[in-house]
Amino acid sequence: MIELEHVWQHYGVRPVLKDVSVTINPGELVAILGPNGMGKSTLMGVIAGTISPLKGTVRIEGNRRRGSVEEELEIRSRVIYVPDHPWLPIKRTGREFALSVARLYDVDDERLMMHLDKLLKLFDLDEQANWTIESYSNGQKHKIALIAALLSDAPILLLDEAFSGGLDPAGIHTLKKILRHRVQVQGSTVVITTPVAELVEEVADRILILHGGEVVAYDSLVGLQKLANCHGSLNDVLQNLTHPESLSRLEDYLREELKP
Ligand SMILES: Nc1ncnc2c1ncn2[C@@H]1O[C@H](COP(=O)(O)OP(=O)(O)OP(=O)(O)O)[C@@H](O)[C@H]1O
Repeated sequence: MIELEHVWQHYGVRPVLKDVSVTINPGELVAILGPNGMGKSTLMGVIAGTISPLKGTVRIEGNRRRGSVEEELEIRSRVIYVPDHPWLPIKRTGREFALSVARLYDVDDERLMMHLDKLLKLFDLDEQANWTIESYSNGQKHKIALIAALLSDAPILLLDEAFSGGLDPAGIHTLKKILRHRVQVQGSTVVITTPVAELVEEVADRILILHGGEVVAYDSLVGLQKLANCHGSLNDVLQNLTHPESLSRLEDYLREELKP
């Protein structure tokens, strides 16, 4: 279980997270959704321990994030985090990088080799696996970071902008399927962020809508539809909850500014 209690974060004097308290259950896929600049990556960084919140606490499986050395080590053995722009060792090959990450998680070598080859094929990166990462495209870099995370077998995955970074539709489809399977069959806990509702509508158990650094809503799609009194797509629900005025503003603009 991931528990955040009264988390505040400021950049300078500007509050970016305001009193965020949420619980993410084991075996749940939670999507943090919200428009650009609303604090999604900051919230993920706080959960991942790369950002120390100004106030409040984060606990993962009972251990306090950035608490004692023992607690932090315990958390790190169970959690893997892929930031939106992960650092990659560009002079190493994709295969070397993925293996070195997964070895930190004590995965058996035999399983590692077999699993890596399968993941490389699934993400259509088998041909490039032995090339240095500097020769990869943006999407291929994103793929190798995801492959390393999946290879670790860590039971808690934190994936910032999981479906962005140039990931192609086949890669998005593969990742969605693998994440759902990890949650449903293996009981993994997955937290992803995205500003694009369509990308998480069908995979998330619960969606946390962040706006202006505050949790506007946190529920299943059905629960959010009830809350927003809107039975459309998750994107419609998101618009209703965060920018109810934006649709009429767009209509006005099209009518007034783009006349035939
Ligand atoms: N290091 C920083 N210093 C100052 N301000 C920052 C810093 N990082 C983020 N911010 C600001 O904090 C706010 C939240 O940023 P964050 O990256 O968490 O948003 P986000 O919801 O992930 O956005 P996006 O969807 O565009 O990735 C933004 O207004 C951003 O300008």
